Amino acid sequence: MRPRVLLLAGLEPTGRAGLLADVAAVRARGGDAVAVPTAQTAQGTHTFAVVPAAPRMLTAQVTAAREWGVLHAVKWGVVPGPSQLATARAALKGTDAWWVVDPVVRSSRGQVLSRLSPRHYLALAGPRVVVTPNLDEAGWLLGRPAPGTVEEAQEAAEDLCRLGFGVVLVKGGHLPEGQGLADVLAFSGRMLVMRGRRLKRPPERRGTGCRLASALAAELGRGTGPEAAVRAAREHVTRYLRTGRD
Ligand SMILES: Cc1ncc(COP(=O)(O)O)c(N)n1
Repeated sequence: MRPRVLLLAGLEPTGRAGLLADVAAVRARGGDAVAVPTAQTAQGTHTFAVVPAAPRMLTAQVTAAREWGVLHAVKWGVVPGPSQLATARAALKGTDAWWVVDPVVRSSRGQVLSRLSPRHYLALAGPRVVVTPNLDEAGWLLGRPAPGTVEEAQEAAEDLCRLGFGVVLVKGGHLPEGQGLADVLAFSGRMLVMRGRRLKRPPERRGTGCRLASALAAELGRGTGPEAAVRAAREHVTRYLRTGRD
């Protein structure tokens, strides 16, 4: 079965991150991608700009996507502001697709991509909603300092489940040296620590969070359970970091 995945994300023209990276990951996982830009961005070495999508166009594109067939999963990447969030959400009313929410508000270089606040993300929580924060984002969502240990990452994952997310993946790629690298997955009362090795990467290999969430959406959309879906998505990102290809 080919999962049909709606990608709501910012367009970054090189495809290193954002919507084009999402499309590449979904296709590589054997899914059909429907790409709806929530914003246009420019992210050069000296140039940075974000222009939010017109809500009217967002509604039309999501509605048109639904007219062509069932959506099995929706991946939320950069959402520049509350009006894009509310519009996309309204246009998705009545779907029972998995949602994978990557609460990305800044680029890895620190540039601001979104004006959403934690409460906007917490309002998206639901039993078929996965949230995939990195450590900083997990702290930000919960209004406390970023977890600095695997135990704190587990506490954060538990707290995000308590706030209503069906599946929580706290990405520990930035745990301090000595803590090793570990992602924490919590769902249905279970807690898994998935360890890994830190990989050196060339600076242009960005968009790992985008790819992880999109590959995860494709797997969940296909009907894979959360644990196997997360493992497949992590393998996808590892391969991308090693080879630069999806
Ligand atoms: C449109 C868009 N979406 C996501 C990211 C995050 O990716 P990264 O963490 O690699 O900067 C980005 N920079 N731009």
